[in-house]
Amino acid sequence: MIRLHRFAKLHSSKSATESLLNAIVATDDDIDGLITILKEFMSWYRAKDATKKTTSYRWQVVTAEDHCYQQCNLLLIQVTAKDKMMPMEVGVNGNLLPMKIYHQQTIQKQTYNFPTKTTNTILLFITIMAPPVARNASNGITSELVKAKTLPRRAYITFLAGDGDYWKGVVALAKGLRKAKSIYPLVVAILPDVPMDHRQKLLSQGCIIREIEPLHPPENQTQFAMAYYVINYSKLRIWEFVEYSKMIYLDGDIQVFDNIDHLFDVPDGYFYAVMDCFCERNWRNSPQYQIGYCQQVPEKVQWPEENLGPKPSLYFNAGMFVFEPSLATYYDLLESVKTTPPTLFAEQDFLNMFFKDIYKPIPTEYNLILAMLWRHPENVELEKVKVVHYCADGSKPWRYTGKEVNMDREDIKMLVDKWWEIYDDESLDYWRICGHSTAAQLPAVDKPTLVATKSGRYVAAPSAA
Ligand SMILES: O=c1ccn([C@@H]2O[C@H](COP(=O)(O)OP(=O)(O)O[C@H]3O[C@H](CO)[C@H](O)[C@H](O)[C@H]3O)[C@@H](O)[C@H]2O)c(=O)[nH]1
Ligand SMILES: O[C@H]1[C@H](O)[C@@H](O)[C@H](O)[C@@H](O)[C@H]1O
Repeated sequence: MIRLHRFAKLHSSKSATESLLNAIVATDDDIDGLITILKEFMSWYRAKDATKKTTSYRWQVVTAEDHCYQQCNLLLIQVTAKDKMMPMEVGVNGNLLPMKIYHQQTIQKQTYNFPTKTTNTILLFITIMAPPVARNASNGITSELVKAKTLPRRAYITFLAGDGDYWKGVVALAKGLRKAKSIYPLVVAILPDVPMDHRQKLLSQGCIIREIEPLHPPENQTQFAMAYYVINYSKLRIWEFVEYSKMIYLDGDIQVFDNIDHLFDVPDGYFYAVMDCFCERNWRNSPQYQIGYCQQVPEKVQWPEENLGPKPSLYFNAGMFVFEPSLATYYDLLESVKTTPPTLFAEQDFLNMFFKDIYKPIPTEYNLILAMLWRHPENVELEKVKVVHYCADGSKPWRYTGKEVNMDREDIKMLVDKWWEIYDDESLDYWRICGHSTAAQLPAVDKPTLVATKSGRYVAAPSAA
């Protein structure tokens, strides 16, 4: 059983409340150690906080075994005043070294600048240093993970909703990132309706699972079905993942064929994504489609300003983007979405509107929308493509039949085969790579289903036999 280690000592005497925690990790123990520290910390903070009105706090601790977090370098402890509606959690993120090999390591203190809207929220960041034994490890994976720890807090992120088959896309994505030797973890933001066995498949591929609350449409906005709204707009919650400084979002129907870690190095302060194409029939209700205008070839049909007003801003496909989580942006997004009528391309339209002033296009090779292959072949260099988005009708590899329009093309078949090669490649299975301990701790598909108890822990359901 994985256990968090005891935090035996607390030095929380810094004058700035932002400089929060400096603790020593002692030997094997359990989560109670962490709870004690939190309690101590909260009484200290309450004393300091006497001038403010935020006198009552609560916290929730998610243990490593509850979430099957095998490896971590960062604990995020978010403690919030009771009168705030924000969820509180202790999350564990970052793929580093198995927690069980930590002992007597100092915990690094980090600071956090509170956005003005969250003055009642305290974020405690505790980074656990990699132990020397791991630094010397000859195992390639371990050393890559150690390297990751020394880098800024970055992660890929995808989104999963429902009990359908999209989990296959996420499994393939996790394996694709591994094949491309990415050094950053894949976080999966999931809605509560994702079944336990799908979650387990993701965990066994080394994904970090973060459950998010569904985002419901405001009562006066009923143009679109509830499910459509929730599936698309809930994605906005990823801006809340402020324990990461930069993230790359990838839809579950995307595959990464080449390393794109360098995209984390793009300058901060912008929203990076690939420009969309307006030539497919699902754009038929747009003026762009109706006049034959596409930003991929803006010179072909001039935008008629006299009839349609100023040329629209560049429009990106929201299946892949580079962004910086921020609570200030998160609250702005939530406020603004309340008054924005839902549209056909849902959160993609909304994000385009919201980020239009800081949008920076990146090359097509970072998100090849398949329609580009037949609409704008002159803009595609297939051998350079690093990321493929299987978003054309009938192109999801795990449902591919080849019968739909454009799907019997050789280039499409080749890309679908490449996806399957990764999905089927057992050598990329995280639980195999990590050896016995991970495999044993993660329930295999053919093992009894795990049942959540009230305490949030999981026990094996009794077998019917
Ligand atoms: O039942 C579902 C449906 C969707 N998704 C997630 O939502 C993503 C977007 O859905 P689709 O892949 O079905 O949609 P498209 O490929 O058409 O995606 C495009 O259109 C969407 C909205 O229509 C979003 O804007 C998305 O970012 C954009 O790339 C999926 O990849 C997946 O990650 C699920 O988890 N379960
Ligand atoms: O922006 C859209 C949208 O994301 C669609 O779902 C996709 O199929 C289209 O090709 C794309 O242009």
